[in-house]
Amino acid sequence: MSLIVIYNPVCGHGTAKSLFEEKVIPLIKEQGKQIHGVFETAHAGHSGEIVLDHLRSFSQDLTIVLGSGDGTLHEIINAVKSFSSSEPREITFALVPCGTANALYYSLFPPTSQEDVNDSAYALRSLTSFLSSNKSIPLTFALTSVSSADGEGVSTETSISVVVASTSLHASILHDSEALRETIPGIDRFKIAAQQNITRWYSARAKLLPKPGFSSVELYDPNEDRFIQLEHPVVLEGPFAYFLSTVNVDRLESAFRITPFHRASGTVTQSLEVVILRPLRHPNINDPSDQSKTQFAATSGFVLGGAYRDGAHVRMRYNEDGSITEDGHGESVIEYYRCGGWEWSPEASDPTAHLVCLDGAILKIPPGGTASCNTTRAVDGIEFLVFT
Ligand SMILES: Nc1ncnc2c1ncn2[C@@H]1O[C@H](COP(=O)(O)OP(=O)(O)OP(=O)(O)O)[C@@H](O)[C@H]1O
Repeated sequence: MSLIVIYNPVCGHGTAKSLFEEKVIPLIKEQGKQIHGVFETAHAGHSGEIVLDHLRSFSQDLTIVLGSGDGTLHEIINAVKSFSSSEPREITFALVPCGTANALYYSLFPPTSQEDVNDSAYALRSLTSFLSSNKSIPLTFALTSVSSADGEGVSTETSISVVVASTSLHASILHDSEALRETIPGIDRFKIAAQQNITRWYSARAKLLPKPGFSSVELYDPNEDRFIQLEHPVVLEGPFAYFLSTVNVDRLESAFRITPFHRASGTVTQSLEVVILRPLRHPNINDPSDQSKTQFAATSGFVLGGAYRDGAHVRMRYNEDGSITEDGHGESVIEYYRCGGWEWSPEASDPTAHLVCLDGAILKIPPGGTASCNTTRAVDGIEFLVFT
């Protein structure tokens, strides 16, 4: 096994360099581990180049102590997809959260309070696991392709997500928030981009596919507080306000538990958790007028705000007058599915429905095309794990 250290000096609030020089590297050395290289990323895409170089030069399994957010991890996994491994091997990450959102780290080590997050020992839990118990779990990936069927044949672009694959509001937020990164480096840029897009609806059709080895898709029933099996194919007509799927995580920020059942499903099952909000399920909204969109924006804001209350949005149901309750027996506001994949076909007339967000990276579906997302474990013969 070889061991390398990579940190991104510009991610989050730019604290990775001092944390690594003062704490992380001394701690690894104290434990007598031999480090085969310490790398500070110098530009976007650099982390992937470092890992590819290492894979080409050494044939053993690899441990990477990674100081970054989810975006750098995404970059490494996507670089490895262009590497053809001659034999199966493993890459295991010890994560040190230095990014803005750190969705994977906060999901693996759910903080009990903000003090927890600010405690320097909290950031070293994955590293400590590597140095002491060596306990790890495999990562599942969402493999998403956007393709167009044009006269010349089908052209396809593919990306691998470690955390999230989304369309609709979340994809619009990530698309717009990138322009705000320099002026607002913290998570507030996501809130501002959310306000810019909250009244938008997205015209598309979505199809949900079963998990590998299963014949049905599961839907959470808040009245019974359990998932039920849907035997027929699940095809959902738009418009959509929100369409987001996760792998490996129950949250996108430390307190934003958008897919709160992820942990309950365990780490062994290879599945996507999908959260959907469709405005025309609202009892008093029947058309896509501007007035309806403004009215529903208040519902979207309230419902998604429930994710900050320990995932309360999944329990929300409509009363007959359109008000929302967390008890009762009305229609669920959110549709929460557990499945193996999805297909998203946007209407040609709606350009924003063509955006797909994959761990923050944005792909655009070509006109007339679709996005298809499926789960996978290995990437070109390489399995990925994380110390927990
Ligand atoms: N030296 C560098 N200069 C500019 N960009 C860099 C440099 N090193 C890495 N990057 C880029 O920084 C981007 C953001 O990094 P990362 O995702 O790790 O942090 P974040 O966006 O702050 O956190 P999160 O993804 O958790 O929200 C990565 O996509 C990476 O390509």
